[in-house]
Amino acid sequence: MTTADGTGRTGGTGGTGGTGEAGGAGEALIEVDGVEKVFDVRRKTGFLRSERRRVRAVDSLSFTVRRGEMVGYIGPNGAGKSTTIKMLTGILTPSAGRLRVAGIDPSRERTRLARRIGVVFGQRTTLWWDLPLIDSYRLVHRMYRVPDARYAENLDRCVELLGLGGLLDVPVRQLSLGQRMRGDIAAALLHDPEVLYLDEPTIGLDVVSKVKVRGFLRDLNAERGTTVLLTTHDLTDIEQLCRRVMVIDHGRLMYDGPLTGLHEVGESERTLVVDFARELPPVETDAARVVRVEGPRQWLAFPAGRSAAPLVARLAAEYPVVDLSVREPDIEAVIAKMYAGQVVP
Ligand SMILES: Nc1ncnc2c1ncn2[C@@H]1O[C@H](COP(=O)(O)OP(=O)(O)OP(=O)(O)O)[C@@H](O)[C@H]1O
Repeated sequence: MTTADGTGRTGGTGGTGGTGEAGGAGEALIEVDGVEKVFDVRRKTGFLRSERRRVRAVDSLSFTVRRGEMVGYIGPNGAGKSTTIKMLTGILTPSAGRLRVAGIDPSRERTRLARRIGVVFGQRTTLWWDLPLIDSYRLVHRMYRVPDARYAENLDRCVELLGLGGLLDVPVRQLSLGQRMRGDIAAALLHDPEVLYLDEPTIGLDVVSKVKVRGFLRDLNAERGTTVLLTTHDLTDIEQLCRRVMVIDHGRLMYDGPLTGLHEVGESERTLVVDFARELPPVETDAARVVRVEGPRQWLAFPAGRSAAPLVARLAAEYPVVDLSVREPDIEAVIAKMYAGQVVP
C-alpha cells in the first residue's frame, strides 16, 4: 500500500482534514485495524448441486480517520467500499480485525452508534416513500430523541441550505432524484451526527444539484467539523471535497494520501503548451519531451510532481515564445490505470 509520504503509515497523511480544514488533526474517530470480511456464497452448479465459494470482500484493511477529516473512499465496482461502510455502521460484522467508530464497536453496539453517525446511500432512500418529507423528519426527531430546539434549528438550516423549502409537504415518491437526495442528506443530519458516511451521494444528479450538494457538504465540514467518509465514482466529488483519498481494490487499501499524490504514484505528466513566433523543430531539453507539434505550437510533457517554472524560464530565454499554458494531468486516467493494475503502488 502506498501513502503520500511513502512510509506505508495511514491516517496521518490527511490529518489536517478536508478542504474545509475543520478540526485540524483531531482525535481518531474511525479506527480500522486489520479488518477482513469474508462472505460464504453458494452457487447453483446443477439441478441439485451447488458449490460453496468464499469471497474475501475486505482484506487486511487498516486506516484511521481523524475528527474533522473529509476522506474520499474510492475503488472499482466490487472493490469492497460498501462492505466497509456496512461494517462501519454495524450492519455487517467483520470476520476478523478491530473496528471502532467514536470508540464504539459498531456491530456490538449498533443502536448506541446510530446516535453518533449519519448514513446516506445514494442508491436507496431512508425516507418513507408515501409520506410527505416533513413526516419522515418528524419520525427521525422522535426515533433519535433529538431535543426540540435542536431539531428545529437543524431542520431550518438544512431546509435553507439544501433548498427544501417548497418540498416539505410533498410525498417522497413525487420528488425528483436530486430533491430526494437532498432530502436524504437532511434526514441523516437532523440528529447532529459526528460522522457522516456518504455512499454515492451525487449519483444520477444533474450538474446544478451536484454543485448544491457539494457546497452543502463543504460548509457542514467547515462549520460543524462533521467527519465525512465519502464513497463515489465521481472524481469531481473527491477533487472538490476531499484532500485525502483512499483507494481500495480487491478489498485491499492501495493508496492513502492526498489526491495530488496519486499523480506521483501514477507517474502522470503535466503538459506545457507553447506557442512560438514561428514553426520550429521539436525543442530539445532534458526537462520535458515533445509529444506533439502543430505549426508553431508544441506540447511538452513533464513529470506532474515537478514545477513548470525552470522549463518555462529556459524556453523563454532560448526560443521566441509568444504564449504558454500548463495543462494538468487527468486524475481519472491515473486512477483508471491503477484499477487496471498498470500502476503498482
Ligand atoms: N452479502 C454479500 N454476499 C456475498 N458477497 C457479497 C455480499 N456483499 C458484497 N459481496 C461481494 O463482496 C465484494 C465487494 O462488494 P462491495 O459491494 O463492497 O463493493 P463496492 O466497492 O461497494 O462495489 P460498487 O462500486 O459496485 O458498489 C464483491 O465481490 C461482492 O460481490
